Amino acid sequence: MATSNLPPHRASFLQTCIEADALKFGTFTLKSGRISPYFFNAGLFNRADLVRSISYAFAHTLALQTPQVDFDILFGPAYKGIPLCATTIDKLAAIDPKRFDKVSYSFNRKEAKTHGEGGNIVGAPLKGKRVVIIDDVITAGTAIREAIEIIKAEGGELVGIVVAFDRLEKTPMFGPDGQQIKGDVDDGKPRPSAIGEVTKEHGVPVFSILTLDDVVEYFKGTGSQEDLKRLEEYREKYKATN
Ligand SMILES: O=P(O)(O)OC[C@H]1O[C@H](OP(=O)(O)OP(=O)(O)O)[C@H](O)[C@@H]1O
Ligand SMILES: O=C(O)c1cc(=O)[nH]c(=O)[nH]1
Repeated sequence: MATSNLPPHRASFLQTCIEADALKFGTFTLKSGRISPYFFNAGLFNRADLVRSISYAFAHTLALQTPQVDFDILFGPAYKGIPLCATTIDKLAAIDPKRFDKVSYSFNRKEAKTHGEGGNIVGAPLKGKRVVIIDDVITAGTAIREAIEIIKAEGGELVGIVVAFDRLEKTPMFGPDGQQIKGDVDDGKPRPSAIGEVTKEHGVPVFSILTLDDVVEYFKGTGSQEDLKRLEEYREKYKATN
């Protein structure tokens, strides 16, 4: 099986994605408006053993790939980033308590709360803190950009980003008014990847546990040829130049 080419923590995460049925074939409208023949649903990591597996994969990715990045807070954008930040800090502390025991989590509310403590941040205040964003998927990069804006507005310093799944897609098109053009539209012009642009613009490392290429390799051995064909056509349409 094609997971054997991956390092152990990534191979076992891919196995868990299959077991959780988190990778689906069909027809899905994405946040960007792109119509995709597949979907990664991190909401299905909802059982104790599956939570353990995804948080372990994140923690390993962070602990192994960011020895040079020190951070105070894992920020998980609502909604799917919320359980990810809360569960991953616990796994990080188990891997290296000296380095990670005092790491906090924080996430945003999609709608600001006007009673009680109020505001739209839950968890550790971001002001003056070094922050890593943790999210499930990056497609066109909109969610990550929104998270970066929140962190900046709260006075935090972005030092890194980690996602479970990089769809390896190009950035969206923008109209003359500077607004993102949403929908299943593309001018066919080459554009860089969402991850590449964020790295370049913000000068921070972006890590992913799995990419679309890993999944294609896996499904080449096991999936339906029709699903694979649609997936490869979509990959060709939205693939990034880097
Ligand atoms: O790179 P992008 O084009 O922004 O797409 C990826 C984002 O889209 C989804 O968030 P969404 O806000 O749709 O959903 P959620 O509330 O389920 O987290 C997903 O969880 C990613 O955060
Ligand atoms: O782009 C998205 O909206 C998106 C893609 C995907 O595979 N999974 C997800 O939760 N959102």
